[in-house]
Amino acid sequence: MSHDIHSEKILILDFGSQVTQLIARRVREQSVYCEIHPYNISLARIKEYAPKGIILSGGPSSVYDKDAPHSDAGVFDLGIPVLGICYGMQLMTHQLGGRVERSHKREYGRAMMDLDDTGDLFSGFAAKAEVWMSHGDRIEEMPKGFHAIAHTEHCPAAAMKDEKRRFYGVQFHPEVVHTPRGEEMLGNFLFTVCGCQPTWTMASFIESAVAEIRAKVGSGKVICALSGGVDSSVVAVLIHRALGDQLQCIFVNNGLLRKGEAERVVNLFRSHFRINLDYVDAADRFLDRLAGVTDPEKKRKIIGNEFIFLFEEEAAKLGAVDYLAQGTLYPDVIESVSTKGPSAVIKSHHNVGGLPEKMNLKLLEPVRELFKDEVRLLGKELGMPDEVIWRQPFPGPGLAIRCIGEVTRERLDILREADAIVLDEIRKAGLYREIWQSFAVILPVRTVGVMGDARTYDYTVALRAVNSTDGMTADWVKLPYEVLGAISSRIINEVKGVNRVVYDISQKPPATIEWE
Ligand SMILES: Nc1ncnc2c1ncn2[C@@H]1O[C@H](COP(=O)(O)OP(=O)(O)OP(=O)(O)O)[C@@H](O)[C@H]1O
Ligand SMILES: O=c1[nH]c(=O)c2[nH+]cn([C@@H]3O[C@H](COP(=O)(O)O)[C@@H](O)[C@H]3O)c2[nH]1
Ligand SMILES: NC(=O)CC[C@H](N)C(=O)O
Ligand SMILES: [Mg+2]
Repeated sequence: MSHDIHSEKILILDFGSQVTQLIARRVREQSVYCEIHPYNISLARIKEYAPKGIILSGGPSSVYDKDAPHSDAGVFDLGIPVLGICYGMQLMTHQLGGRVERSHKREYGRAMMDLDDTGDLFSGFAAKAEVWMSHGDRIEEMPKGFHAIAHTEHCPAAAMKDEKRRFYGVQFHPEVVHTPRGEEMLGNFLFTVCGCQPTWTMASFIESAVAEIRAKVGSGKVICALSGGVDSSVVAVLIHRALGDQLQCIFVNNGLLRKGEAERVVNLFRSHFRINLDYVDAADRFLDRLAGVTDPEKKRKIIGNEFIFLFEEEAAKLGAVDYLAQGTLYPDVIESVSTKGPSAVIKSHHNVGGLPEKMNLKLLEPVRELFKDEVRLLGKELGMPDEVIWRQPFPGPGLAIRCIGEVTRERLDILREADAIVLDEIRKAGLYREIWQSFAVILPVRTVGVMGDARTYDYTVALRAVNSTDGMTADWVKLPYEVLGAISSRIINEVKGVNRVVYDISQKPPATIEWE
């Protein structure tokens, strides 16, 4: 999807750096739109994009390696400013006739840099700047037309420029927070060198997205699978703004939702936003099919398939539908340049993304250019309440994968009550937003306890609270003992059927966030 407002954009060519996404973040934070593309994007495509500037990311390779990734050298003939970061700077050097070699003094981490030229890129800077380095190669000879604009003890060309051609290279990483004024440096590149205007805001995004959705859908009908989570909720409200009653949302109660969740979602979308919402109470269907199943993958498959059946049925009832709306985000669509090879299936994540092939619907993905926190900003701009925007992620298979062993109505009820207490206490402690996910898990283990002088033989509940930036890796949260204590005693006292609470202190990897 390309919005008019994106007429001014920066292209980032990715050479496989761990932090390429951060370059995009730092650019967008300054209200300039940018996109990440693989390093081998064709020159023709680049020309179509007509970027105001190009940034070459870092990467793990060395330019002199046999299979080192190279961009089309035509990038340097477009008359467009180029900023090379680390590997990007080395590649620029290599491709423009300079020399890069393995350095005997590698630099990793914090370094003090002396600035030799405080023009353009370093405008507003003093004579020294703290930067973050991560390289083992260095520029031995700059290409013709370049001169060094900064150096460190071990790196004579820590930054260089050819201001005539508007080519810049930095050996350090301005995109990471450990380079304190890195964002300002990137800003100098964007505004002073490339001449960008800071016009890309959420308000402008809404305006152009609405126009585009209208143009695309015309008088057609759109359905949206709504989970009540951040992504699908924001997408629904955005599309509703564009199309009003042409949008039909479908929200499924699969019997695996948290306490009060169904009422909250129905109420918010029907009463508050006045969005057409088809509420499908399919709890019995899901739970009947899950009866007797204990294998995690089987549970996931059953739930995923049931979702697809249901959506097909509901869509058939609605008659002609042209589009299926989805909350696909930018991290899902960035083509990664690393060749990962076939990877092991750890869990089959259920996503209604499996639908379109089966249903023959065109896709409408209006936030596919945004990062999660930008989607939150968008939600705010659309007037959505904080409780939706800041909701912790909740998996599609819901409580089924937190109910270890067989999923029964009785055990789900226990889990729902325990989970509500966890969230309540986490909120009271003011920790809800800063924790990625916090929840309860019910184990198929019963242990002996004593309550009121009588013997109990009840279930164990495990608490899980993790921090993560993308769900790929996670660390357990060092919850204060008082919070853990309050949760534990409330669950044991208030939830019948539980007499023991334990805290999960494992990291991902090797554990995962959910237990199944
Ligand atoms: N109970 C449900 N009813 C209808 N659609 C659902 C339901 N659960 C999940 N979905 C669909 O599956 C998609 C994937 O879920 P996912 O959890 O990844 O995203 P989300 O719920 O929108 O946001 P978040 O990541 O914040 O939970 C949802 O966007 C939604 O379209
Ligand atoms: O939409 C989803 N459908 C799923 O099937 C699913 N399984 C796990 N999750 C969420 O993904 C993140 C990583 O979870 P794991 O470490 O358990 O794999 C965590 O945020 C999990 O909550 C899911 N989300
Ligand atoms: N972070 C990077 O881009 C590293 C580039 C190159 N491999 C070096 O070590 O110098
Ligand atoms: Mg969700």
